[in-house]
Amino acid sequence: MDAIDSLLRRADEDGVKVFGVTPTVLPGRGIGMVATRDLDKGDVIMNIPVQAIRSLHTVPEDISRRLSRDMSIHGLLAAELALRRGAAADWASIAPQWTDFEATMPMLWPEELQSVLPAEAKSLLTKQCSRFEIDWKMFSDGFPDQLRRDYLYAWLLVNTRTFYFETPSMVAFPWHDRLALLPVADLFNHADTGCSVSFSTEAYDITADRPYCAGDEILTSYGEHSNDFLLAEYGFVLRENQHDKLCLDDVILPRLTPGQKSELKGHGYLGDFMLHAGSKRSDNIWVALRLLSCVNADWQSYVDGEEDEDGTLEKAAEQLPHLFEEYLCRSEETLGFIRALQVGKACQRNLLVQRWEQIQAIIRQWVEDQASAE
Ligand SMILES: C[S@@+](CC[C@H](N)C(=O)[O-])C[C@H]1O[C@@H](n2cnc3c(N)ncnc32)[C@H](O)[C@@H]1O
Repeated sequence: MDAIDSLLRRADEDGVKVFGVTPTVLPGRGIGMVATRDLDKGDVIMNIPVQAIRSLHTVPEDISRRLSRDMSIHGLLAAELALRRGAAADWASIAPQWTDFEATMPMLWPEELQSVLPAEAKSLLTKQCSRFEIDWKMFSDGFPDQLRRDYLYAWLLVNTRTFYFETPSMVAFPWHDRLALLPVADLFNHADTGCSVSFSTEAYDITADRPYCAGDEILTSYGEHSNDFLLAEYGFVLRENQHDKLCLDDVILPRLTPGQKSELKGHGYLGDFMLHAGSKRSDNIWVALRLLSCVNADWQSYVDGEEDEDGTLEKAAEQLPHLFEEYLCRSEETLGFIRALQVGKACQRNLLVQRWEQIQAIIRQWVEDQASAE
């Protein structure tokens, strides 16, 4: 494909080195990186020098000068992309288009579909939308003639394609906003484990995590993300995901009294009631379940994850089967509701159905594991 060839040529001129892999169109996942020869574990497959990275430090002065000093790095990178699409024409021609984002990114779905996202994805979407509105306000103040849709498209490109990057001046930004665009490296798709990505002050290196055969797709890991996170932030879910989690907010929050909610909130434990194989006793979910099942709240022992005299940890665990049962019922109702809906696109509804079916499978697995542990 011409655009890929010229993207690679241009990246090469910027010093990007690619060894034994090449971008390839893959059905259902856009472009991905595929091995062109057998690779050994430890082989460096890509090296991206700092001068090729698009970051806070490379946003042109004539753009940043018209924007608020408080603008996020995400917002600044999106501003450059929106205003300078022509400057990266090869990249723009192979990047996902608006219709791709419409199909996959919940941020662009009809409200009715957004309202039936699982709790974690919904809460991430709310945060994402408010971050976007702040950036859009600053962008439109600086560039009043620009269209919201063009900026949103650029913002979603940044959302789905950036890498964590840190320089001394970027430390002033929240960690989730320390972002940079890495040419060609942004064509790797994600798996729950993948090639390692390391960066130093000079370069990023991507290194094979195991042997690969010519023709294999080479994946990196964007992080230890649940499928709700991947859905909200990247517009897909993995079939197999060792980092997947069950968010029980929908069934725990309604059980809490206003007083218990403010108690939890005051201590930073309200919401994000996540259950997963690595859950710790001091995680929000266990603190909330202990509060629900005990008479006197001894916060420190909860927070430390310790068992107390009343055996509240045990009592807290006894609530799980009821929560699972209720969540299964609710998910069944939600699935029925989504299947009957006519709004939005079939691919959007299918993605929702896929995610809810995964949630049901996780619950059933927990129930099975608990039964076999007894
Ligand atoms: C950094 S880009 C990767 C390159 C992208 N496939 C492309 O065509 O430009 C991230 C996007 O790729 C897609 N993606 C990444 N990993 C995927 C996977 N395992 N399954 C399906 N889509 C994936 C999602 O659309 C995601 O938002």
